[in-house]
Amino acid sequence: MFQEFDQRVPISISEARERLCSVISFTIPKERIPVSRSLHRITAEGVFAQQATPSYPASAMDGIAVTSERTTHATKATPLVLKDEEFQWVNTGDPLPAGRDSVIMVEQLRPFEDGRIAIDAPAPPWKHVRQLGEDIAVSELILPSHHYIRPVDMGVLLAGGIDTVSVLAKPRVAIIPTGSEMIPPGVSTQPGQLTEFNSEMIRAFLEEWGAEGEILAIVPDDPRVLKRVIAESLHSFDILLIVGGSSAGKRDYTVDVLSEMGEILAHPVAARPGKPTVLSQVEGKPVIGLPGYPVSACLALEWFVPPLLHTWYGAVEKMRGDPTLTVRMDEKVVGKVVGEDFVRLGVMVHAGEFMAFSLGRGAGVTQSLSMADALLCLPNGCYEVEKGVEVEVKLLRSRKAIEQTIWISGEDDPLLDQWVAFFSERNPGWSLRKRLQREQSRSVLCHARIWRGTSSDPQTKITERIVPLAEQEWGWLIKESEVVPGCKGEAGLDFSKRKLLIPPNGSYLEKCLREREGSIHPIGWTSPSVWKAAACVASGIAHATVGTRETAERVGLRFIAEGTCFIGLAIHEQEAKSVWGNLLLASLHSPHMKGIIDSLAGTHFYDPNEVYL
Ligand SMILES: Nc1nc2c(c(=O)[nH]1)N[C@H]1C(S)=C(S)[C@@H](COP(=O)(O)OP(=O)(O)OC[C@H]3O[C@@H](n4cnc5c(N)ncnc54)[C@H](O)[C@@H]3O)O[C@H]1N2
Ligand code: MOO
Repeated sequence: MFQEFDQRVPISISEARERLCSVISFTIPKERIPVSRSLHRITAEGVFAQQATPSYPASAMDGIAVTSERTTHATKATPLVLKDEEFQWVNTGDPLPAGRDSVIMVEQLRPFEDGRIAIDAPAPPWKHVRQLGEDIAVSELILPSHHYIRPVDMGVLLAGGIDTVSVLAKPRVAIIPTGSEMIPPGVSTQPGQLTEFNSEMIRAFLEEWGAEGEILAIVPDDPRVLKRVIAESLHSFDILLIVGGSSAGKRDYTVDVLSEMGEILAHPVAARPGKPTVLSQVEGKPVIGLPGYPVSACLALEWFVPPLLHTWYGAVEKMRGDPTLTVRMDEKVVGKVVGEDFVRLGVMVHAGEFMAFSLGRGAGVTQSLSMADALLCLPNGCYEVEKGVEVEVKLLRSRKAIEQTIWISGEDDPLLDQWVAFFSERNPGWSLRKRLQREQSRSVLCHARIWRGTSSDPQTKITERIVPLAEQEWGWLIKESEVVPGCKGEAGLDFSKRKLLIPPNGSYLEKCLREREGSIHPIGWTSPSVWKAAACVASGIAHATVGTRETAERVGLRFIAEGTCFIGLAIHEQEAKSVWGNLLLASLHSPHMKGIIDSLAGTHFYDPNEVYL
């Protein structure tokens, strides 16, 4: 046996790893677990919010709630004295009382001794008010598939009304110690006996890496027993680790047993310590023979088990340590507080550079932290960072995860959320994210954008290619109780009295509305997200908005059709050929995506082969 062993040509670690990973393909079960137990697990599917946060318009400051219209004429020279019935005291988080649409901070009030209050500036509509769904709106995607769950993500899940989450099951790993001289820890040793401590060390490594190790009973130096234990373990474990017996001694049986039961992929390995490591597959499952010496066992474990777990979890990157990254700001940010101001940033790779932008500054927006790639600390004072300046930021996601993120801008839509959820399921390790903005004037640096219009008026730049996605019905989203009885279609809406929440400036649907003279009565703020706009209508803050039939159905609103529009993906011709461009287009062209599109109300798949400029 010694002769045979010696004749084998050692295989490099990287080649051995490649051989192992190329023959193994796991079937990964999902399991549903409480969010409270989900730390460091990986989502098995996209998670959609079941409740809004906040679920009512809430005061964002301590002060008084007023009706903005009443305060229009207040100035320093002519302060406005508010009567008792014209305001209510509110604390941060309180629901906004009926009829009020603005909050004035207590620091800005001038109280009289008799209890009356004066103000010397108007209160703009919705100032210091957290809108319904400001953080999370019902039905929006809050975590994509294959997302590594961190503490902030658990907060987002619970805030979105989710208390159980579907995650990828942990791989079950059998740890099989061998050697007749081994005795379990805690039992005193006699001469010739050794404490079996490798297994516990291996189990702890596995736990750190997200796998579940189970230490089996010590197998004596008997090939028949080893064979039986391996055969039994294959039924209930995904990966098998045999500890010891990997080399050429008279009582080392691992290689012989494994070559009888399956296929040896590598043995020995061109490394020291760790040379006698055995890599094999038995019934399609990876079985690794680790050398018995503890240092060799640990090193071999680190070379070969994490790549297997990587395959299992779909290349999801976890963050280790506290690294920093130099990024270039894509927009100006201004410090808002006295003290250090932590700005949550999205980071995008553009022309080989890391470009960063703010993801929202509200302290109540849990999603701004869960979605953040990095944190920029603005030092004490009203310090600002100009657009184009380089800054050092603390990373919250790995550099690789950032490099494998594709950002999409344009018009929000349920279709987009479904696609985002599906994309990371199909391409583990990659993610697709929305960059929607309240103010369209700000630059939107993105890899691609969702484009809406009619199929006959593509208004894109000549270098962009439009990949058709779907044709959709669009129209009014309105509360059932608001429809004028007996009237059908648009006649059912009495525009003269309505406060409308309009979609973002410059959006196609808004353009359609603007063409109807006098139709729009904005309520004072616009929403970057279709979900948040629809949620405001559902709650009665606005009377109507525009959107698609699917949005109306998701949020429980009446839909009054206006016409059809076309939704597609605009991508630069050159970028369509890049690695990420290919992934993006391949996911759109998949039969699964067609199924998703056709399942949405009022939405029809558009033949993606019909590409035009
Ligand atoms: N003639 C040759 N002998 C050896 C070779 C060789 O090429 N030719 N290779 C050496 C190398 S390198 C290593 S590494 C060891 C590994 O051998 P095995 O995997 O067969 O390990 P064992 O012989 O079973 O055990 C070796 C040694 O390790 C300790 N041990 C084993 N299991 C445990 C455990 N579960 N917990 C704690 N400690 C453990 C123990 O001290 C054993 O005596 O082989 C060389 N020999
Ligand atoms: O290669 Mo061994 O594993 O020297 O220690």
